[in-house]
Amino acid sequence: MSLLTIEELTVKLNTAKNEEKVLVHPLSLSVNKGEVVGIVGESGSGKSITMKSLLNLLPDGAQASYDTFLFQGQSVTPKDKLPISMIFQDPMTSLNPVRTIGYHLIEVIRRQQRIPKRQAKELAIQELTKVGIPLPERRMKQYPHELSGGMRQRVMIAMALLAKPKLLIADEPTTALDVTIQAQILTLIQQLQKEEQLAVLLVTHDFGVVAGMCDAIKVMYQGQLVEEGTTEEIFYHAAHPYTQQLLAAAHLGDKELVEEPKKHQIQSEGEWTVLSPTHRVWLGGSTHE
Ligand SMILES: Nc1ncnc2c1ncn2[C@@H]1O[C@H](COP(=O)(O)OP(=O)(O)OP(=O)(O)O)[C@@H](O)[C@H]1O
Repeated sequence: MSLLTIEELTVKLNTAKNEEKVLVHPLSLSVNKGEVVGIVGESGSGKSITMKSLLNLLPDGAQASYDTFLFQGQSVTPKDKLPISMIFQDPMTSLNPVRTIGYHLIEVIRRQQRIPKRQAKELAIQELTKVGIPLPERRMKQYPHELSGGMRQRVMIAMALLAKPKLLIADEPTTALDVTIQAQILTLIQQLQKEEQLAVLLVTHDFGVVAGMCDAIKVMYQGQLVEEGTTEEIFYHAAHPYTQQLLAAAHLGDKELVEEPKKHQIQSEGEWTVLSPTHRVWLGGSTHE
């Protein structure tokens, strides 16, 4: 059953010059309970803006509109507080530098449930243990800058889970981390996703990240969803030239050697070509280098 469905989502931005810019062209998105969906595309393709519009977190001047927005079958209004948690590329932007790790965690717990501080502290320590943070009692007293990037991201994951989400949006959760730490964080997200039967929207510019983890993949390019399918369909039968180029780049071990993808001009009006019930590609635009 679909956990979240949004149809014909469009995001527009009113610029300082009072011009209207379309950041996200009409797209539809659906995530099932316990499903992991990868949202892939280069920087600026509209991945984050699409995710933020689900949480009503758009920047000033940007506005989302849609035909249908359902969560667990119920129609969503902009005021609804949905059980969705989001983690970002840089945990420092979400952590208050003058507050301890313990303060952050206890805040989230006490927003969820009215329990004494002492009990909240115990829950926080348990959660830190669950996300693989050693010496959790000590970490509780530390400040964000005293932790490594990987440990800070683990804290963010702990905070996200304490809010008891049904859907976790992970926006480039490993991009700022060293390669070995990246793998550890992805493994942790995967393990927690299985344990909690969480749905996950995993946003990344890197096909390597989604390979082992996602059930389905959606590819975004210049504010449009250009291809979607099961992970197998996208990896073995990518039909859109942009998807093919992203895949080719991901297969090269040395990212320094990867050429800039050739630009494909894509018109905003067009038809989806249906390759299978799950695999759809938009090939309506003319292509040039
Ligand atoms: N705060 C903002 N104000 C104005 N425009 C914005 C803002 N944030 C993003 N945009 C614009 O929206 C478009 C999509 O950006 P978005 O951040 O969603 O891309 P992305 O695919 O997530 O890339 P990245 O991984 O670099 O964030 C871009 O053209 C970007 O310039």
